[in-house]
Amino acid sequence: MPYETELRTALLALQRASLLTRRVALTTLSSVTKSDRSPVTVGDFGAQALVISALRHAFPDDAIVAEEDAAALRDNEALRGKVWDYVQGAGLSDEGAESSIGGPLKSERDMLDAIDGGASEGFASAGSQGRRVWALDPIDGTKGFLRGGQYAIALALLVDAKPVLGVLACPNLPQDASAPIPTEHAHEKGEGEGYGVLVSAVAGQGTTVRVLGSGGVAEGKPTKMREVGEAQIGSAVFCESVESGHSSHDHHALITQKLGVTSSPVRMDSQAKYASLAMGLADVYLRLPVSASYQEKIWDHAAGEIVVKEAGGMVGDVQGRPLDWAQGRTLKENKGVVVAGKGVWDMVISAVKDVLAA
Ligand SMILES: Nc1ncnc2c1ncn2[C@@H]1O[C@H](COP(=O)(O)OS(=O)(=O)O)[C@@H](OP(=O)(O)O)[C@H]1O
Ligand SMILES: [Mg+2]
Ligand SMILES: [Mg+2]
Ligand SMILES: [Mg+2]
Repeated sequence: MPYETELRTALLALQRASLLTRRVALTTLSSVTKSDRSPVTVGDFGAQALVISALRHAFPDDAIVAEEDAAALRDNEALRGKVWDYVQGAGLSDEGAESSIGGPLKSERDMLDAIDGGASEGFASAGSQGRRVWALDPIDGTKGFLRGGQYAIALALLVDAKPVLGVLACPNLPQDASAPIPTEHAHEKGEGEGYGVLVSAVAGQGTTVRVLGSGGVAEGKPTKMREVGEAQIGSAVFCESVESGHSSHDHHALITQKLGVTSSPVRMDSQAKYASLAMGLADVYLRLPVSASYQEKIWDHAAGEIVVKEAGGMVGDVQGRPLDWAQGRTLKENKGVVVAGKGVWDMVISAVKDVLAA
């Protein structure tokens, strides 16, 4: 199967990183504020180090683009030591699996180098034939992580500037699709209590859900989005960001009102929203821009896009145009993101356009 080794590596790398984030989530969390005033935690740094070291071990020639860098750790010995403790403590219980992703990191220096391994420049169109770039968000929804809500570790492989493989580790999503989705204080629930999924997709191979465990790759089950037609839009489940600073709740409300949607949207942090759609827990994800200048980051959507598309869904911007992955670290040619099933796509996009035009 195409991308078999890539998929296996990505699943194991994310499973290992989630051991770290789950452990961090059990502590009293604090964060450091970045220059854009957004938070970053020891969980983000540690997860980035673990995933990048696995990717470099398996695919030394691939480029990697990731959200964080190690500058704050190089200047802060206490913070660096804390991250290093967690990184050393995170190893898969299956020895063969652990060694296939390179085994434990050897030193604090290797950890910092791994974190800074996510600084690859973009991968613009010309000459990108066959160019492979991994896009990593070590914790997507850091604000959700801090609140004990949903978060995801998100990893995608882009080839010729198109996502061809994506994995989302969602430690706080229910394994049983009929269980309610916890949106707050979910981290008190751990592995073995029915929470934690790995949702993955490879182009042309569909979307798969696995239990997020601590050893080797678990058996997967295929998953599809729910099929919702225009006549059922009123009962569709919409989801949106928790943070009104990340997407416009006001615009979303006007859109759902226009479509006659009866229930309130589910507010959930991170790409767990894409995973929820792919698992048939929700039907539409709206992310309407709050600011005219914000450019969506590729690591916030690449894994989500392929996971939803392979589950039968559509992903585009507020104009209904496909996301343009050839612009480097951001989606600067697109504004906002809309995700929906094929049966309601045209209807949703037309409502989005009407609301934005008004
Ligand atoms: N202004 C603005 N507009 C849109 N998006 C923004 C904005 N500012 C930040 N971000 C990005 O939002 C990512 C988290 O998105 P979520 O959907 O999880 O939002 S929320 O956590 O529910 O608030 C978040 O990802 P993480 O930093 O990985 O958490 C940011 O990349
Ligand atoms: Mg993110
Ligand atoms: Mg992040
Ligand atoms: Mg962030």
